Amino acid sequence: MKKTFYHPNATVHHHNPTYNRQPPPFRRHFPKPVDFHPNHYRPPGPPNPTAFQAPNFVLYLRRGRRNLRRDFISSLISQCPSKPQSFSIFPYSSKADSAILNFRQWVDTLNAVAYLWETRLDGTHDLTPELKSNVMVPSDEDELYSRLRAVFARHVKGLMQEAKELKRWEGEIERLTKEIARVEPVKDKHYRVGDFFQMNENTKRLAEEKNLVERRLREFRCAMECLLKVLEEKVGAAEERNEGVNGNYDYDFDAVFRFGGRLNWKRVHSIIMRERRRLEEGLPIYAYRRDILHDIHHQQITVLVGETGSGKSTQLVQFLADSGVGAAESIICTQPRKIAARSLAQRVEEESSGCYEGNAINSYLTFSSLTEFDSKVTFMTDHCLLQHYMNDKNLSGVSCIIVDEAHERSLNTDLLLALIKNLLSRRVDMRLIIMSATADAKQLSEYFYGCRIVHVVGRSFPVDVRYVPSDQGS
Ligand SMILES: Nc1ncnc2c1ncn2[C@@H]1O[C@H](COP(=O)(O)OP(=O)(O)OP(=O)(O)O)[C@@H](O)[C@H]1O
Repeated sequence: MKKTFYHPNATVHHHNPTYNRQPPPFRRHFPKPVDFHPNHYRPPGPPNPTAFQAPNFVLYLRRGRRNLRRDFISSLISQCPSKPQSFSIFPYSSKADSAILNFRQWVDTLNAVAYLWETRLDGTHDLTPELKSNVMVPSDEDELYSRLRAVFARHVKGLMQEAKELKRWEGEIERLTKEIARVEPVKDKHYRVGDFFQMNENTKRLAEEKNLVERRLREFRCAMECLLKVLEEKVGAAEERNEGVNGNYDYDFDAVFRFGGRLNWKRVHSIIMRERRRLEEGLPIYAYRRDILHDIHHQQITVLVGETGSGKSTQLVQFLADSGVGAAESIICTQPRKIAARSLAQRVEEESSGCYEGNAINSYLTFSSLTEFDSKVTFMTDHCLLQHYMNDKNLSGVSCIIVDEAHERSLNTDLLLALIKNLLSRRVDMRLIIMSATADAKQLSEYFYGCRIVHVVGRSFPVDVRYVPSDQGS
């Protein structure tokens, strides 16, 4: 039997089929288009203030490490000396932007960028302003560049006077001076031999520690001065090109940073922050940076001796890459073990994040993975470099080789050193640095034509000698 289904609410008229039909679908009625004739002229209406106007300048606030709250970002924008035409905030989105600010006027945009960089530098937030515009002319770019140069120069000058890390270490020097005065043996006073010896030892240790802190502070101030020179455009073009005015080579050996072309503000900021971290952490090698760079610049081979943990493997590659000494092409740092090569590359990349452009730090653990030296710093095993040497006896693309952990005297390291010694007579521009953790570097220096040995004096910690009483009766 045929079944008919009706809507439960529908009134069913079994006998009249026309009543059971569904209502016709709703049809939208569009007004008939007005005939347009090209000769018809319509005067423009009054301006509509609510109509959308495309912004001329869009300022992106790139997210930093912190996730900032919406109210924080909006209060930051409200304190900005020039208000944006409109803005959107995305505090927790997965996008790289935390906010987008739209401006119509160039002056407002300029003030906003300067304000956001100023607040970024003083640590209020960690958003990086990035400007995009289709209407910017070269003179605008120059104006923005010189404005930001002034902002950064002011910040660097402030750091040289009152960076919190600087204050902390100055306090430490004061403490050490007092401590030295306290433990120093007093003249014309009689001491027992053992006590006198102990007091002398303590005084020596404290004096070394004080010297290290003073050197570190000098290094920081020098780095800031070097940045200031660049920011105030006191670094001459001749110096940048390594040419002297009268044909003499006039190279600023104290320049710990070298920048080519226009400054990238994000990079300058990262460099300042890394420098502050270096001062804070106080690795011993930091105190010797300029001495090491000076030596590497003046001689082809250098032996660097520093205690374990003094920062040789992680810092030296960065010093070279920053200063441009021996960094015309790639800097290779060899390690005896794969795991060390990988973890050092990760660590250096982490420390120098944002300080270099492009592919800066890389590691090659096997020869098959090595294609070309396209990064500024490459960590690899000595075995990998040996195999590469077999392929290319000139090691083209490499300007500096650092052989780390030379004191281990592994077969690969020794073989590599012998081959590089041969290569250095052909590649006079190349630099070799041999790093060792033990003081027995004389042998290495003698093998390499009596090259200079640079000693990095490490931190010393007080050592107490305590004797355990022997068991009674034994
Ligand atoms: N992967 C890492 N993670 C965390 N900290 C690290 C890492 N690698 C190095 N460090 C830190 O950096 C400091 C310097 O290490 P670095 O390897 O540069 O010293 P080093 O003088 O080369 O020592 P070694 O002679 O043992 O190689 C260490 O004391 C440690 O605090």
